[in-house]
Amino acid sequence: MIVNINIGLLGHVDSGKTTLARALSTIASTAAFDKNPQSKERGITLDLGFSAVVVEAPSRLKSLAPNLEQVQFTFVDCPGHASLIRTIIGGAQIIDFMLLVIDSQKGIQTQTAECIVIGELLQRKLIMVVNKIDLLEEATRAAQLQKLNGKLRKTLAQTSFDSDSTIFNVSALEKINIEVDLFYLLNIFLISHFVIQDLLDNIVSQVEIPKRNKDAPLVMYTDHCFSIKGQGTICTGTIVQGSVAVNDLVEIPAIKEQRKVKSIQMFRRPVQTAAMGDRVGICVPQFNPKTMERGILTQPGYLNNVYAACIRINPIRFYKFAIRSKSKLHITIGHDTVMANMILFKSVNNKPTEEFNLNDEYEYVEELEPTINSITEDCIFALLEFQTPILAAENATLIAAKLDLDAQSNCCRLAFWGRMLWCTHANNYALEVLPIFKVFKHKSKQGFIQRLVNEHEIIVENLFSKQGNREIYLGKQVVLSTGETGVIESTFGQKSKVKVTFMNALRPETLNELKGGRFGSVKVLLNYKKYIFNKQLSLVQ
Ligand SMILES: Nc1nc2c(ncn2[C@@H]2O[C@H](COP(=O)(O)OP(=O)(O)OP(=O)(O)O)[C@@H](O)[C@H]2O)c(=O)[nH]1
Repeated sequence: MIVNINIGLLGHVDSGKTTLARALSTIASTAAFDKNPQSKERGITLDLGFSAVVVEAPSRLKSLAPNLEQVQFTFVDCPGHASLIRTIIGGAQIIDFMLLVIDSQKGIQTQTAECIVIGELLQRKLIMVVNKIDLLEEATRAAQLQKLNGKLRKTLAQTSFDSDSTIFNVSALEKINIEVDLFYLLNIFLISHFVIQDLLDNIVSQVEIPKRNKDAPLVMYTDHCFSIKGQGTICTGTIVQGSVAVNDLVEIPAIKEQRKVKSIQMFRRPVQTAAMGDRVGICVPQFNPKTMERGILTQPGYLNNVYAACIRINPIRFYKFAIRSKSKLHITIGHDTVMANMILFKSVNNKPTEEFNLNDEYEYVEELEPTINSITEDCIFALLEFQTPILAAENATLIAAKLDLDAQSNCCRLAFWGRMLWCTHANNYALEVLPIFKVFKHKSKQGFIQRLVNEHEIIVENLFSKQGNREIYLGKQVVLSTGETGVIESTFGQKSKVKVTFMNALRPETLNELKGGRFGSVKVLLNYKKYIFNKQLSLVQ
């Protein structure tokens, strides 16, 4: 048996991810090592690159899975350029283990921090790879590396990663950390292979057999799509859930069509079946590949277009800006990114976290202060209304970001993440009847006592404006600044006066003030709920 483990290479632009992937791999896929012509031209990785190496399964893993013979590491080379963060997020969601590549001369850079956040929120294990150590002055190299490693440990300590995570110093191009003699004798390719061999051993010693949910409905994130004359359309990608076999019927939601699987390949080897975690190329009868450069293949009928979703917010502490209700953010699910309008709210009576019920009333939250260096314990939810529907499975993870921030501004653009707790989707067969969803804001109005009628009754003025419907306030509670609670019984007159009655007689001190004509010293407060959101969530925008 062979098990596939996806290793993501993430890091700031030019830190050496592609060089490292090349050095680690013996098998290249159709999309490896910056094959994209634009990539070659610009010298940066524009798309995800896939390559692999197969190693003997370590005894540690064999003891867990006795018929395990080999482990295939599929390296997912993510782009580093800031403008390609969507591709990075999409790529990160298919990885099991993360190599965070850091340029030894530059240390932690903006996209390094963003990649840490992505790895953290997807709860991946990590090795930090300090690359290009050949560029450090030989005389001071050890000291510099010690200093940088110390800094990286400090950064790790502020994250949810294990602060003992391995930090590995390499040069993907030069001999460093390899026996000197070998370097002089062997050519660059062999040397880089040796350098990497150490790192590879290290990866082998740390990986776990990923938990795969092979029985769930198929979801495959496709990253490339092309046609081969006479054969069909090939979709390459990673199965993130379930499994697929030759002759299975799969759906291409982007074109709302179904196709029978003609053949499956894994790194050019034909296979009959593939399952969660595998990187595959699936050949189906012809469709226009341009309609789905990047997308999803699923079990027919499984995924739906989601129009609105509710999540519990997990704020990202590097994000320096306030997160505001009624603002827009970019939401990424899988490889797709759309804009969404957002309303923030929280439970009225501190309910346990993660629990969300459409039938409950929630309190509006205007904004969430930046949580830099502290993780909020509050349970804040967000209702996200997508500007264009997005395909998503139930409880999908989504990432909210402010992608229109200048990529050069050195700010983390990732704002928060969460799992979908609830969503509206257009099911082809039935339309759900949704309850009216209510989010309110506490408001208060202040009025003045105009007259004391008796110890159970007062007349209040200026509580309301002259216009407007006052009837809705009948029966509502008011509180005096002296503490007594009464009820609005009627409203009357040109000046919008109201009669307030008290079940218990007013306190002697209050009566003294009022009888002495000191009306101004007692304030009347009306606390009420204003509904910010009070509607049935529609399926069609
Ligand atoms: N001296 C030295 N140069 C390196 C090393 N690793 C990579 N480079 C060089 O750094 C430059 C960028 O390397 P890439 O591997 O393309 O970097 P990348 O992180 O994949 O780049 P993006 O995907 O565009 O972010 C290239 O010129 C490499 O030859 C190294 O260990 N030592």
